[in-house]
Amino acid sequence: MQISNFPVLQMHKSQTAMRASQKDFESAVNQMKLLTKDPGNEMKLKLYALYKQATEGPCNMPKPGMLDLISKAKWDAWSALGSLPKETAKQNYVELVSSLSSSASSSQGKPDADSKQPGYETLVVTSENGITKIMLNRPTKKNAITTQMYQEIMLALEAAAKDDSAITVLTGNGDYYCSGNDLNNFTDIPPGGVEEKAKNSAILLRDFVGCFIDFPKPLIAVVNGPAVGISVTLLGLFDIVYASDRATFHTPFSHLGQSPEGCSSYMFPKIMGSAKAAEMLIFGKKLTAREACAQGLVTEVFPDSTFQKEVWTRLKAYSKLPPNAMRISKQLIRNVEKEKLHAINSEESSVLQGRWLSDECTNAIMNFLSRKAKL
Ligand SMILES: CCCCCCCCCCC/C=C/C(=O)SCCNC(=O)CCNC(=O)[C@H](O)C(C)(C)COP(=O)(O)OP(=O)(O)OC[C@H]1O[C@@H](n2cnc3c(N)ncnc32)[C@H](O)[C@@H]1OP(=O)(O)O
Repeated sequence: MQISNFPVLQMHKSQTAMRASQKDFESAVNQMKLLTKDPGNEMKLKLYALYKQATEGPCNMPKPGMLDLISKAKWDAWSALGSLPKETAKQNYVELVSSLSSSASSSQGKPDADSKQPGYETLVVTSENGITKIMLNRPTKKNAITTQMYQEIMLALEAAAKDDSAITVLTGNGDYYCSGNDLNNFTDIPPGGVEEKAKNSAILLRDFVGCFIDFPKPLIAVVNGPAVGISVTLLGLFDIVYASDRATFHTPFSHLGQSPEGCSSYMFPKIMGSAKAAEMLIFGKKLTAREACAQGLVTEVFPDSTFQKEVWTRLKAYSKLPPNAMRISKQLIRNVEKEKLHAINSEESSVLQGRWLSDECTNAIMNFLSRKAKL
């Protein structure tokens, strides 16, 4: 495919995605009214936001005051959808209602049927034995993170922070842990143009990383395979990182005309020293799991053949420790730096906002999407 014939930054996802008809949307709205089981507050907020986005477009309400908690939660959920096109919001709403209805009918008469939490399309979230597991679930795309997935991860973390589990785990389904930001996120350009997209994406990124900075319980990464981009940089905000010996750690930001995020510009030099951090963050050096462990980014490496068994045995034992003690210890370790981390997160997000508008970044994304170049 010719790059000149490939107007990446003008392409609109809703032109290619399967569309939900107005009839599908209306019938999903009616289906919601018939739902007998309360889907929970997180889900209701998500549905509310998608409904408003689908019917009215981007959030147009003035921001409610801090004390108006319910209106503020609704406003936050709607605004987080940024400039998501109405058609995509409609489609997402229809799919979400359909997943709710099917999980309601499949669990009828089986109260303890499944620990899998409903309502996530890009994740599998389970909660059992004191462990909430958030599994990235786009294995055919190497678990690349779409805009929807950023939002679902935030919702899953918010729910995990409040549930009765002792620890929370992030992992990937399939052979990859995660291939980082889904580069197709660059093609979904709203009518307001690429500047508006970059601005909303910087807000999304800041809020997304903010959830990791603020997460109150022990947070563990189970890195089941290669990790790229933001899935690597975030590791500095986890409390434990267990990796399979098949995992690699790659942050090709310069190759992509971009710059580090996830507080890695501060956490990586702190963890591994500035020279080793520079090799990764400026020059895109890919580390093996053992190298990442030697640098302090990974806590422990396990042979791939026994990885899942060894890690989950260990985590089950940790999850039986007194949860309040673990939470308080984590807060003692992390709280001193929280304010600083939020400031670094804001700065990194704002620098990236500028990078996304640069020719260096545009050309790199076009190369990937047109398959003319692979990292
Ligand atoms: C205007 C601005 C809007 C921006 C919005 C951004 C919001 C926040 C951004 C936060 C900043 C984050 C930065 C990063 O994470 S940078 C890192 C980005 N990731 C990459 O550069 C990796 C790209 N992928 C690859 O290099 C290879 O796919 C990989 C080495 C991961 C695997 O190679 P392999 O040959 O084994 O497999 P395939 O390439 O065939 O992959 C299988 C299918 O998966 C698709 N894929 C994989 N990774 C991605 C990805 N990151 N984005 C989109 N798609 C991905 C790949 O295309 C294949 O799909 P098909 O089978 O359909 O061809």
